[in-house]
Amino acid sequence: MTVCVEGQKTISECQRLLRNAKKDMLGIFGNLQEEKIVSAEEKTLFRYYCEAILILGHFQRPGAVEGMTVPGWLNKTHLNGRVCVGVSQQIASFSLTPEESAFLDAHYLYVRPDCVRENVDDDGKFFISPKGRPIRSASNDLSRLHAHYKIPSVTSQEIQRVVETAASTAFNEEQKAMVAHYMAHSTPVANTHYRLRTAICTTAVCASLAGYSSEEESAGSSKKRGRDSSEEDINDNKDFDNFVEVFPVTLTGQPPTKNAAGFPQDRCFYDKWRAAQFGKREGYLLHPPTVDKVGKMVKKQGWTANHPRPEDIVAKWRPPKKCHIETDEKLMKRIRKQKWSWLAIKDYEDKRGQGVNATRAFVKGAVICDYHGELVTAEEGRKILESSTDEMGYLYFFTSGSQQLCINAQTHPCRCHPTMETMGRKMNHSKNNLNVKPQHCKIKFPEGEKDTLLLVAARDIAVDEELRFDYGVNRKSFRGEGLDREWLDE
Ligand SMILES: C[S@@+](CC[C@H](N)C(=O)[O-])C[C@H]1O[C@@H](n2cnc3c(N)ncnc32)[C@H](O)[C@@H]1O
Repeated sequence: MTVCVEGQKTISECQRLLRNAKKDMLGIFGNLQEEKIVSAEEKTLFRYYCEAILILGHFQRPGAVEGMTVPGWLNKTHLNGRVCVGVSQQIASFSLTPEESAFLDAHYLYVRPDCVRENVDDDGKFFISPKGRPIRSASNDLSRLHAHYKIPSVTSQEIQRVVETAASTAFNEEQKAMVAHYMAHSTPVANTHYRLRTAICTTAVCASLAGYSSEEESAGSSKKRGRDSSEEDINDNKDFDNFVEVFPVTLTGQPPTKNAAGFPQDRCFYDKWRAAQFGKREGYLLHPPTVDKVGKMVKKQGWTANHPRPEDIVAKWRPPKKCHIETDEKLMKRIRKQKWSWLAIKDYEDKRGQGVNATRAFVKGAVICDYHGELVTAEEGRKILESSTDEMGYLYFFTSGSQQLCINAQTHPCRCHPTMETMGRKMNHSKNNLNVKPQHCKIKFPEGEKDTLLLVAARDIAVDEELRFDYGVNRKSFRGEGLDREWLDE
């Protein structure tokens, strides 16, 4: 069904970007899946495209795109061949086709983890910039993607207006209400919509207005088009930070050309970009200590120019500074705030209930979070256990020197973080398939030393793995009461 109003674009016209970019995006998608090299710029474009799917394909407000979280993504539901995703803070939800869902999943698994930065708070947001911060403006990202494909910009307001017009002309009252729900125009309406998960049938109604999946315009590739005439569109702000957000500096990438970059007046960004890449390459090579090894690394990368000499790398190499966990202020800050933005709670919808997933990769030994709770003696812990009707789930017993201690994470929310869930207590158990292990240490907080139980990676951990550690108990630990807890043997 195509609805035309004179002087106004059709939905299909508004969605031209999705069709035009699709072929390129499928190429990037394939390379991501096969773990081939994908440049940082391609990854950024892929992120823009995922955002565009939501704005142009699902008529979402930019705020809903910016507000989407990793837990929201992990807890998506599958219904009638659709994937339903909620954005609770923005009170929006949308229902994706399997293909759209696969695109967003590729973003989550392969693009987002590269952006996660150790000391930058991403607030658990699904879309983050290469600097690790939540994206600032989905509208700007959309117009950047339009500029990249040399297509006149279409804003979220514009497509929403077009959809409303189309719906008012072609739909009955019930269908119109469904569309209003889908686009979440008012908080109460959106709230009901979110709770009732009506997104699925509404998507079908909206899809009847127009579908961008048609291949008619998707044959064009951006590579041939270049961007010479989009210089003014792409960015007037000659700020190097903005520049590297669009053209992230990578080990393997080529510097953007003056024209392609859309910064026409001088070459200072080009020079800065090359200097930043040189620094990155230097950092990459600084690990190994022999000229021979460095030479081989350079060769393996295929670098023929703009790389440091192996001899200089060897001269510069210093052993890495030993990090002392006990005095690590950043770690103390995280423990205090219970801010572990690389973790997300997921509902597995099986006997495990909820658990914790890694939203980025960890190397063996990396600190993942602490097991947060009240520190008590093991004796006190046992009394709490005996008086509790709960399962043993939230008490962890350990030894510190000659002392038998226990972290009691039974009380939720804890007194010090009354408005949030803490991560350690939500991790599930595994004896045979664990990837996390508890590590006791005494952290030297300014207010005094504190016995702390850190949860560290027991092996290298991949993005989206469920995190599990050995609770250190077995079925006999409960004077026979735990004999039916088969999961303790897993
Ligand atoms: C510390 S809590 C973990 C978080 C819990 N799953 C939740 O939803 O809040 C421990 C409880 O989780 C469940 N659990 C933990 N590991 C499990 C596993 N491997 N299989 C099944 N259930 C598990 C048990 O009910 C246990 O008492």
